[in-house]
Amino acid sequence: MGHAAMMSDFLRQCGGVAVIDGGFATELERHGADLNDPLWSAKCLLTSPDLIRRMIKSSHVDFGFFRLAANHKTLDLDEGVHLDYLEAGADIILTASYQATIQGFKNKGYSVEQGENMLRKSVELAREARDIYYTRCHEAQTKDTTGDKILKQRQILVAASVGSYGAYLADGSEYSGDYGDAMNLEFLRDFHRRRVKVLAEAGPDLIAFETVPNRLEAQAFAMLLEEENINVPAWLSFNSKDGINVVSGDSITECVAAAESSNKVVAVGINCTPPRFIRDLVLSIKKVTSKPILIYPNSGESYDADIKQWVQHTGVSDKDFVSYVNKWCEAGASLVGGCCRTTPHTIRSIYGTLSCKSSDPSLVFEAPRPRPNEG
Ligand code: MET
Ligand SMILES: [Zn+2]
Repeated sequence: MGHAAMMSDFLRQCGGVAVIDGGFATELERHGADLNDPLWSAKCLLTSPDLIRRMIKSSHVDFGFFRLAANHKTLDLDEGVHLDYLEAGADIILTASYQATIQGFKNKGYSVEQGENMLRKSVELAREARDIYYTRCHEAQTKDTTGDKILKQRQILVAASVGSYGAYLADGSEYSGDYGDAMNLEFLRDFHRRRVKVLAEAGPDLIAFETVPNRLEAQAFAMLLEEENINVPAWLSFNSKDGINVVSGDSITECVAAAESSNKVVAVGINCTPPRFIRDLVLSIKKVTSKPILIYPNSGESYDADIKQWVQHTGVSDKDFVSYVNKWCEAGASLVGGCCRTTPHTIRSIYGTLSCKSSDPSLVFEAPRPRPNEG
C-alpha cells in the first residue's frame, strides 16, 4: 500500500479524524523533570526513560548504557507520558526526539554511536508503551470497568519527532525562523541527514517534522526524504505567531508547497501555535493542498524567552481549547492534538468531543499479540 493510502485508511479507521497526543516536554516538566538544558526533552532519554514510557516496577530491567547515565531519583508515578496519552485517547504518539540530535549529544560529551542509540531509544520507548497499551486493552476486555481510561483496540501510530535546526540551537530561533543570511539548503540537509536516517530505521510508522519555522527547512526535509530513500511516510508541521505566515514571515502557502513536492509527505499542518490562529491557517492551507491537514496547537500561553518559561494563566482553558475543535475540523483539519502546555486532560477532552464521530465497522483492527515476557 502507498503512503497516502496508508494515511487515508488510518483516518477512516479513526472515524475521519485522528487524535494526536499533547505536549510532551512540558508534560515531563509537569511531572517534575528538570529540562533546563540544550537537550530539553531529550535529556530524559538519558536520565529517566521510565518517565517517558512508564514507571519500571521490576528491578531487573536493564537499560544498558542508559543505566550508567541514569542519575535521577525515582519519580512518584505509576505511568509515563506516552501511556498517559494513549489512555487519554491519542491515536498517534510522538517520540522524545524533538530536540535529540547527534550534534547535541556530542556537545554533551557523548559519542556519535551513543547519540544514535539515544535516537533509536526514543522510538523503542514509544513502541514499548504501545505494546504495554495493547496488553492493557486486551486485559480490559475481561473487566467490567476501566475507569476513565480509553482502552480501545485500535491502530496506534508512533511518529518519530524531528525538531528544527533552531530547536537544536536552543536560542529562540525555532520561533523566529531566522538562521541568518548565510544559511542554505545544503547545510540544513547535512545537519539532519544522519538523524533522520537513524530514526527512520528504528521502526516508527511516521516521521513528524515539527515546529518547522521557515520554508528553507521544509524544503530541506522534503529533499532528504527523497535523497536518503526514506521509506517511512512523514508529516510537515509549521508554527505561526500571527495566523497568516509561519514564524519566519514566509508565507504558509509557500511552505505548504514544499510539502506538496514530496509523495512521502502524507499530511501537512500547524503545531505549537496559539489556538486563536488555527482556523485561518487551516483555511489557507486547504486552498493549496489535498493532503490531510494536521493541527496541534499549544495552550496559547505566552513564552518568556528570557527566563525560558511559559507565563502561566495567559492561555486558554481545556474547555475553551476543545470548543474550537469542531470548528477546526469543519475548516478541514483531520488530525487534531495539542502541543506545549497541553496535557492528557486536554487530549481526553478532544477525544470526548470527537467520540461522536462514527468509525467504519468494516475496519476492525487486530492488535498484535503481546510478546512473551511482556505486560
Ligand atoms: C516546541 S514544540 C515541541 C514539540 C514536541 N513534540 C513536544 O511536545 O515536546
Ligand atoms: Zn510545542
